[in-house]
Amino acid sequence: MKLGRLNHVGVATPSIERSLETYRTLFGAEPHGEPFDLPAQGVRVCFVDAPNSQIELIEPLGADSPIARFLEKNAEGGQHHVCFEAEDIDEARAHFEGKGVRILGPTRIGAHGTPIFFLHPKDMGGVLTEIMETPKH
Ligand SMILES: CC[C@@H](C(=O)O)C(=O)SCCNC(=O)CCNC(=O)[C@H](O)C(C)(C)COP(=O)(O)OP(=O)(O)OC[C@H]1O[C@@H](n2cnc3c(N)ncnc32)[C@H](O)[C@@H]1OP(=O)(O)O
Ligand SMILES: [Co+2]
Repeated sequence: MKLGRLNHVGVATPSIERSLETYRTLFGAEPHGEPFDLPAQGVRVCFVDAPNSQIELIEPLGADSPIARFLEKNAEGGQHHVCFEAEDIDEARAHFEGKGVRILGPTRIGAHGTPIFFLHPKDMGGVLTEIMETPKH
């Protein structure tokens, strides 16, 4: 399997509004749509477009959010994950399983409406890595 397009960089933040203000003030960047809740993922999300990718701002939706512990350790927030596209999510999952990489939970629907899964950071040189099926436009 080849490395796919970098779809987004996930940035955990205690406040999407405050992070948007930073991107607005320092880069003149506006959000790509309004922030929205993804209760199934335990996060509130908002995208900021870069010419070749996106920044995915994620804020916890509650104490049991998967990013709650990360924010306990990094109170100001920080770079949380990278996301690469794959043409076929089932094929990609089978590929990583075959390599013995730990996959975190089931394949589920992500913020772009396509299936995603996560690779354990300990098997990816310390980088939490999301694999996302390429959107079919
Ligand atoms: C918006 C929806 C979707 C999309 O469509 O794009 C998303 O991106 S949702 C993003 C949020 N969801 C997830 O992150 C799901 C997958 N994550 C997990 O399963 C867990 O967060 C985790 C990665 C297994 C971490 O578990 P947790 O219980 O939160 O923390 P620990 O403190 O136990 O961490 C264990 C170990 O891993 C290190 N770690 C944790 N987070 C990261 C990280 N983001 N990047 C790199 N390393 C990370 C942590 O430091 C621990 O290491 P040690 O201290 O050495 O044990
Ligand atoms: Co993501």
